[in-house]
Amino acid sequence: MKKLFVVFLLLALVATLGLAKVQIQFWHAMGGWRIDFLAQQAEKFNATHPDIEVQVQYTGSYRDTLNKLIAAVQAGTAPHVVQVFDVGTQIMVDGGIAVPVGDLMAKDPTFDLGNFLPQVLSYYRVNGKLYSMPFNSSNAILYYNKTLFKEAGLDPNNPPRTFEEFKDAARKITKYYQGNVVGFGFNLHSWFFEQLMAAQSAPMCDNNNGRTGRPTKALFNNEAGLKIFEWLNDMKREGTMIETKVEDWTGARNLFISQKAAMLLSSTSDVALMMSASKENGFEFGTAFLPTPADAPAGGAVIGGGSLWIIGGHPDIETQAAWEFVKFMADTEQQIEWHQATGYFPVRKDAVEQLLFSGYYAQYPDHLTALMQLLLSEQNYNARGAIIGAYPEIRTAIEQNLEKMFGGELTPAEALKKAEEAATRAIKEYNEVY
Ligand SMILES: O=P(O)(O)OC[C@H](O)CO
Repeated sequence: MKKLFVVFLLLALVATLGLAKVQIQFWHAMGGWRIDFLAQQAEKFNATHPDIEVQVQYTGSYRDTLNKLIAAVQAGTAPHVVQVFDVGTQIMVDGGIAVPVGDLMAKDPTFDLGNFLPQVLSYYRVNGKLYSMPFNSSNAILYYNKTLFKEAGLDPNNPPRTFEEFKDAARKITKYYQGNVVGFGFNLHSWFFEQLMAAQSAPMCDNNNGRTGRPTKALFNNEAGLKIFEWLNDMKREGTMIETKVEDWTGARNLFISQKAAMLLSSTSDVALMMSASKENGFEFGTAFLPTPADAPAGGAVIGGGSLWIIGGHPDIETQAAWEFVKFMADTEQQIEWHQATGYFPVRKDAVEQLLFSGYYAQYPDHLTALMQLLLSEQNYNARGAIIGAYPEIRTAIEQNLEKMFGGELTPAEALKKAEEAATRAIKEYNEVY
């Protein structure tokens, strides 16, 4: 507390005397038009915090940003705040390079964690500690083209809920448009496999998804995993689905926006973009929860997106300024603006409450889909999501084997088995280091 007071005094002194501002580097992975949006948010922070100057840098994809961070830490040039994706959480904790935000919160009487959504906190808590500030939270939802549905004789207000209904809808669309439009555009990214596993309440690894002990092996070669691989493979073979190249988010969005595919699984963070793109392209779209096999047990939506990490090794005055910045980004006003501009749902209860009572969701119901999917989730380790240090490598293993399955080299059962074996190897290799 005493130390905090001294830092505050120093910040005030710097401001009063007009001394050099405390400069903070913020790295993020939000491409496209979101680069400008985050730059504006930082400007807003700078204007209201005259003693601090946040310098924002877009550092590429989530994977690129994490790799650049690791290189910068090794070179002694690490930024103060960095956005790290969901599955980078354990590696960040193990790397020991961050100042846990839980420690900073404990010293800051102005901060109330009780305002945050418990599901979001639960994802980011590792061994009972909160290491990073929730910021951009998402889950995967179904986007479907209501206009194409209607023309093809499908009910635009009754999107498919099960894998079986989904396959049927994909068939009808593809047939109706004689292949000029396919039913489903699949973004070949492991995240969708992970989300579809949680939706069936199935795990990704042992030790309760790594939540009660460090994982020792992958556990997704099971009935739920096979149903996903078979579902995708069936649509591929029937010609009712086209997939993108690995992790080609833009390509996947474009399949939907250009009306080449009538359905897409994507992040809720695309809702705002889809709203404007559908208008420009003259179609109406809807959103829905992720489909699941008809006989699957009830599951839940895992928190996706990213969070803000404060990197250690900087002078206290800079760490304190970084804390002020991450607090600002997670504050009610910013969270509402961020939600409306993107589709990431707010990480705070008071932001949700304000939006609800202002009538926002009555006007923009697609902004509510992911939030409802989250709030209606089962509360268990599988829905909470796996925490695995080797997650980026596991994603690669899943994506590469899906690719081989689509190419006809492997059956769904073979692809899934190989993916799980590679994932277990990655977990074991990681455990040898940490
Ligand atoms: O596209 P985002 O930001 O919702 O993130 C999706 C995944 O969670 C990335 O790991």
